[in-house]
Parts: sequence; C-alpha cells; structure tokens
Amino acid sequence: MQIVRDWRDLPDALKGAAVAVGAFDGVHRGHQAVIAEAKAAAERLGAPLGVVSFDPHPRRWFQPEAVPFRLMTADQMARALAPLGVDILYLLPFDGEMAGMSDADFAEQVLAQGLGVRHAAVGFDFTFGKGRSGSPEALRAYGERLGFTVSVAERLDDADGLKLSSSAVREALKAGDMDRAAAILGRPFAIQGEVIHGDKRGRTIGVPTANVALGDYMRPAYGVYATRSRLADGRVVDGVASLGLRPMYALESPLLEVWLFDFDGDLYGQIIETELVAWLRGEESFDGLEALKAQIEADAAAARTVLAS
Ligand SMILES: Cc1cc2nc3c(=O)[nH]c(=O)nc-3n(C[C@H](O)[C@H](O)[C@H](O)COP(=O)(O)O)c2cc1C
Ligand SMILES: Nc1ncnc2c1ncn2[C@@H]1O[C@H](COP(=O)(O)OP(=O)(O)O)[C@@H](O)[C@H]1O
Repeated sequence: MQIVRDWRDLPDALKGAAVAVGAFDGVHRGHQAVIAEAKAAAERLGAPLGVVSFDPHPRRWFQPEAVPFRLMTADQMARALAPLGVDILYLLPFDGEMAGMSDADFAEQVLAQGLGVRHAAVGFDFTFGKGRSGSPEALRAYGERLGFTVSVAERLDDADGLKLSSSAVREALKAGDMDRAAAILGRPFAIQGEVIHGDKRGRTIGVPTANVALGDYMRPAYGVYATRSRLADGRVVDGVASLGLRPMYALESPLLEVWLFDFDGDLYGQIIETELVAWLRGEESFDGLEALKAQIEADAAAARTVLAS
C-alpha cells in the first residue's frame, strides 16, 4: 500500500482510484463497510482501491485545544487498511486551505482534478466542505457533473440498535469495556508509541515497565490492564500495564507502563504497540512500594488468566 500526502501534481499511477472518503478514526466496522463499497466499485472498474483521509484529523484543526481523542496513529490506520485490500492511502493535510474549501471545491479540485477518482464511497451521514455544507446527495450530483460515481453506505448498528461509531468506541474505552470497544473496532484497541525513560523505580522492585506516552490518543479508563504488545522485531508478548497518572508517584501527563511477562531486554527508543485486552481495576494508592509490588504480582496473575482464555 502506498501512502500519499498530497493531492496536487500526482503521477497518473496514483490517480484514477475508487476511493472511500472520511476521517475513519479507528477504521471500525462501520468504516470497513464504506471501504467495502469502494472495493466493489474498484473491482467493477478495474481501478485501484483508495482511502481518502486527513492528517491531522479535521477536528484537531478546528479545535486545537480539545482534549486528546484519537483512536489510532496514521501508521495504525495504514496497517488496519492493508488487509482490506487498500492500494493507496491518501492522507491529505488538513490545513487552512482544506478547511476553507467549499463542498463543490473539494469535489472538483481534490477528488476530480487532484486524485482523478472514478468512484467515491461515503457513509450515510458524511458531510464535507466548509461549514459541513456537503451531503452524500450533493457529492452524487457533483460526481455526475465531474465524471465519477458515488455510493452511500447504510448505517450499521449493533444488536441493540446503536450506531457503530468512533464515539461509541470512545465511550466504551472510557468505561473500561474493552470487549465492546473491540467488537465495534473489529480488533482490540491498541496504543502505539516509543518507549521512553521513566524514574527507573520499576526495576528496583523487579517490575521493569516499558513506558509509552499517550500523546493524542483518547484517554481510556485509568487503571490496570491485561495487555499484548508487539515489539519492533515482530515478537508478541503478553503483559500487565498501568495506564494513567499513577497516584503514588504522580505524573503530569498519563503514561502506559507495560510489564512484559518472561521478557528481558532493552526497549528504550523502540516503537511498540500494546493491545489493551481487558481492564482489571482502577488506580489506587498503597502503603509503600512493597504493598504496591504485592498488588502488581496479583495483577499479573489476573492478567495471565484473562489472556489465556
Ligand atoms: C500492573 C501494574 C499496576 C500498577 N498499579 C499502580 C497503582 O495502583 N497505583 C500507582 O500509583 N501506580 C501503579 N503502578 C505504577 C507503578 O507505580 C510504577 O510502574 C512504578 O513506580 C515504576 O515507575 P517507573 O517506570 O517510572 O520506574 C502500577 C504498575 C503496574 C505495572
Ligand atoms: N519484562 C520487561 N518489561 C518491560 N520492560 C523491560 C522488561 N525487561 C526489561 N525491560 C527494560 O526496562 C525498562 C524499564 O525499566 P524501569 O526500571 O521500569 O525504568 P523506567 O522507569 O525507565 O521505565 C524498559 O523500558 C525496557 O527497556
């Protein structure tokens, strides 16, 4: 899969795709249905399959001070899209120029002239263009004029009639309901980032932890999780992690601290990806480091049980 970060002056090989258009934060099962519509069109037309998304996320541009909300990094998005058969991921810069475009300008300048799309698939509630003026119907009308077809994916609900959405994933994560988050996403929620240095206290109690800053990720329920980490060399290692502000040794911004089972090695500077498989308990204060260590041993045993099932 190729990642393309501009829509201007593209070579012919990167134009003419059937694309799905959206923010697609999480690439959840609702998003996957939109991409499946684009894939059907790509096969019909003999065109490459593309996804048109934005980096940074449009909401970050409009609300620079908003609390962190992302469900994935661009790298995770690319890895979620590859198995869906996506050939080209257009991660268009969302800047003042993009934000200022009318719906008609976006359809004409970006989709038609820039990317030369032959088909665009969107979700039933897709909006685009300055002031969110564009609807799927408007896109269909622009497409007729500009020479691309449009398909609109229907709303997908869960068994209780709730819309599958990025917001529903965020609510589940806030509540520590990792099973529900994973059911909507179609995969466990995972945090990817570089292992940074901490206070070096962990190793003194026999619990070294690989620390990853949460950055722009939304904050899931704070507390202790059963985890599964993918290391830079591809190894997958079970573990137990603390996520949050650590009341006993207070942090200024939340960390994910993963103790990898049966592992010994230097991870500093590595990019690791850690699935939060199950939330085990909330953050607590204990009466000293020995009491904390005893609780961490109990957490590790609980995590091993969860991960074995
Ligand atoms: C499984 C696990 C559970 C933890 N639970 C708590 C907790 O309840 N309260 C707390 O303040 N810190 C908790 N911690 C964080 C430890 O305080 C922290 O990892 C330790 O002090 C090492 O810090 P360092 O990596 O900066 O050296 C937990 C850590 C792990 C791995
Ligand atoms: N089983 C393990 N799980 C996590 N990290 C480990 C493990 N074994 C060794 N390490 C290394 O130890 C470091 C964490 O040690 P620690 O004393 O907690 O220091 P820090 O405060 O910098 O996190 C990790 O970043 C990693 O390089």
